[in-house]
Amino acid sequence: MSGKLATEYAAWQKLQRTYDTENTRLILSDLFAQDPNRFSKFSKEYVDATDPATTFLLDYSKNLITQPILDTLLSLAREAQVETYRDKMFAGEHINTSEDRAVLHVALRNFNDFQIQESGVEEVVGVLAHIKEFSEAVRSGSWKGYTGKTINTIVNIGIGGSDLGPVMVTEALKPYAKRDLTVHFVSNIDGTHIAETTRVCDPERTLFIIASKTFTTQETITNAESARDWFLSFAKDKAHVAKHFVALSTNKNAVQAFGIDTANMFQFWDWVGGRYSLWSAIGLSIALYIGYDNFESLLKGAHGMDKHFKETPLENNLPVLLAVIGIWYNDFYGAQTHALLPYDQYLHKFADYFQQGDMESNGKFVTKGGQRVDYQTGPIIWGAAGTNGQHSFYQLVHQGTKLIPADFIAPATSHNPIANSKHHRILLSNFFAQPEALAFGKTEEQVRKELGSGTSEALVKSKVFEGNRPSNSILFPLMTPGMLGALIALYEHKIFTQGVIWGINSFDQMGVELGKVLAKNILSQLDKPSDVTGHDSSTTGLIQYYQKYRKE
Ligand SMILES: O=P(O)(O)OC[C@H]1O[C@H](O)[C@H](O)[C@@H](O)[C@@H]1O
Repeated sequence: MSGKLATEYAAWQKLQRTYDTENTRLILSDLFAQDPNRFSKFSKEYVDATDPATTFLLDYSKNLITQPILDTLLSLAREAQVETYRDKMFAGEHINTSEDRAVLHVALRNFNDFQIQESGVEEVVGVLAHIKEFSEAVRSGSWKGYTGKTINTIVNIGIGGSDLGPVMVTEALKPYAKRDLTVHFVSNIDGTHIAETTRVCDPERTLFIIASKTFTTQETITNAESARDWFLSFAKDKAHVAKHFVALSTNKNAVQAFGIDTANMFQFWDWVGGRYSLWSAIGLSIALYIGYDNFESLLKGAHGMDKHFKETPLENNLPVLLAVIGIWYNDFYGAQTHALLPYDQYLHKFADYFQQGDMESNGKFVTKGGQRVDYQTGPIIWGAAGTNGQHSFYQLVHQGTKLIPADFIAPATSHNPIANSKHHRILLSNFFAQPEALAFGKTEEQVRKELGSGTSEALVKSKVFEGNRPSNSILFPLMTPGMLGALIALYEHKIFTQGVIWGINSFDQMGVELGKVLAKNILSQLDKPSDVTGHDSSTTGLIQYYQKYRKE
């Protein structure tokens, strides 16, 4: 990120020439036929240096790359100074320039390893100790509700980064959960969300966690107020709020104003971005659900990946490899999207989580220097857990007109090896088969042979799979807290690397502001038709139609 547009880099221009002259010759079946060692050349095993149980295989051989293309992609990363910016991030420099902030989620899982200079970093250990103490008190039953009963239900109220991370991780690590504790997540301002949640809660045994970095987010504060009203309709006395409401925030004053005892506030700092905050106090619901030790293992797994990212040369650096391969499709092949396809039911929220992680980070058209980019930046992230996706959108992935690079992710062993692991073997046979089908397809000749003579041409054509559709595969022994930490950090650093190459600020989110401002103005106009002014005819017409039919 040298102040240049990515298209100005020599490596970018070389990649463009390579794409223009070679893309028709980049055929996966040929590339595999030409090189029997392709898999061993283009796959790598990750092993955490301090915990060898955190390990996975990344197979990137089914990509439309050759060694010279990969070398040029890595030259692009070097020319964009990925290593320099990575080191600036780890050193606590204010690389979030528009907000003049450091970007230090790595400091939340550092365990005194890297030396990081930034105010607040020295407080991380104390907050972790607070999380440990509190989560153990709730889990052991020593923390009691206002009638002396133990807590059996946690309701996390938060949105965006104060919701998606805890949701995804508590789902992913369910096998490690205290099963007599139920966790709910309320995010949507739609009253249905909080109403349907409190309906199944016992006020005497429910703990509300109000999770908001700013503590000003309209949805979260409104939901928190309604939760407090619901609670007080049973408990009556405001003094009981202290036993049932805790806050996770950077904003002490607003927490106090809400009426939460600051002794029950878990702090974090402005250098923790919302979408990178599950490692901070925002992870309290995770610690409550899976226990502090498992939460710490999650952090340690991420730290191992941080070390790998910081210390490994780019050609062996897994987040960097994923990043540059992604750029090859996004910027040269014109791929609009990237699919995350975990073959693990526990990871069913993984794509949702990285929708925010990636799209809020890299969905930007202006560089850090204020120039309009003349290339594509962040892809649309989407996906679903296998094999469900196969029965819905895979048709388009296999035979549609769009190129959809995808990451397939799976554990070798299931936490639920029911029917002698029959389910898991079937699941994994699909995990292996889909990338194979995407890459190698089925030729017209094969179809013809199968169907025999006399088959209509149209039917033959409809059964052809062109193949040559790229994917990565990530396979690991078992989903553990450490493994999940490493996997999330792998994608975080991929996003970072791409952002540096595109020259954008991956750590602000100005694009969410305009809608908020307009909604605030519209909210003040909703009561009376005569108040509806200053809009285009479409918006005015929609508001007036609402006013005709609304019922209070
Ligand atoms: O944690 P909060 O301050 O309530 O913010 C919640 C969310 O708000 C906005 O939508 C931001 O774009 C997100 O990045 C953030 O995670």
